Amino acid sequence: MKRYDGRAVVDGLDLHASPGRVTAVLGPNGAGKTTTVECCEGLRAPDGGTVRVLGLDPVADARALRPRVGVMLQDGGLPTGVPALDVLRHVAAMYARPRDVDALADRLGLRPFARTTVRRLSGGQRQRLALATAVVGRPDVVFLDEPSAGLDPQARRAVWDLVAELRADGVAVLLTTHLMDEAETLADDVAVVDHGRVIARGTVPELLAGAAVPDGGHHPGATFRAAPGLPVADLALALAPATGGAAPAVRETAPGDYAVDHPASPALLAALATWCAGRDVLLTRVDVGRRTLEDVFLDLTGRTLR
Ligand SMILES: Nc1ncnc2c1ncn2[C@@H]1O[C@H](COP(=O)(O)OP(=O)(O)OP(=O)(O)O)[C@@H](O)[C@H]1O
Repeated sequence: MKRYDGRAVVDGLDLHASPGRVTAVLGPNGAGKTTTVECCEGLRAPDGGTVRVLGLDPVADARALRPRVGVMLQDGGLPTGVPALDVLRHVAAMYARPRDVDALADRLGLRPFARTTVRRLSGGQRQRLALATAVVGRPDVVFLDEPSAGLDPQARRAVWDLVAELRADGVAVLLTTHLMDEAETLADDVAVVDHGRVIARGTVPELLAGAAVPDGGHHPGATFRAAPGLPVADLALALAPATGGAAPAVRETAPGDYAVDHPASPALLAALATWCAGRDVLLTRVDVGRRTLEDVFLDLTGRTLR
């Protein structure tokens, strides 16, 4: 439990992150993710409940935890007047067996701005430096608050690779992100937080499989591209045996873009391909309308802005 000005922003939130796994905390703006992570980092003291990191209290045992925990804050939290690489070297020197600073700098592309003071770094450059400082000490637990927010695609991939390596090394990684593809790619365990509590949890496949399509939810029909002007009524009849008898609605949504209002199945795709082959029609794209973590997230937390 954490209150601000008498208002509980985290209340009854139950979360566990395991070694060798990436745990992603997802949630709308203001859901309480950063507050939760900051309680785990010992930066905020909870008003109730229990927080344990490596079996220790993040506030009372801060000194013992410091060498074993890596933290990447949302605002960087770095000294602004110091050149980037000096910051990293300084942080590395505080640990007993730090990573090789030069190798880490190369890996996260810090070289081009090594002599630039933190104040003058771009947002993405600062993010990369903050990540480097979080992992340079070979911590057992790493907290990453929106690690790839504002990063270019190359840097994002470098961050993803590094997180995967941390997991392989047995590190417990807890990250928050608004990027659902990032969570799908990286997370072993996901906790969806809203109004200060966990409203859904599981592995990504569990969340994708367990989420039934609610009323008004996105229907995972199949779409495909082919030559424009196909006889869709004829196609619908040909697909009927593959959908249990009733002909599905088939629409040409734009010239050459088609939608089948029925969940994709192996039989449906085979029937579609056979029908096209019989007319010498080339399918140039098929999308099975798989539900994504973003669909699940929106269904769980609603579509209104916070
Ligand atoms: N220092 C503070 N004083 C008062 N209220 C705060 C403080 N920090 C956060 N809050 C409030 O607590 C709630 C949760 O904020 P928090 O930063 O934990 O959300 P979040 O899930 O991390 O959001 P975001 O996705 O926008 O980063 C919000 O309503 C926020 O306004």
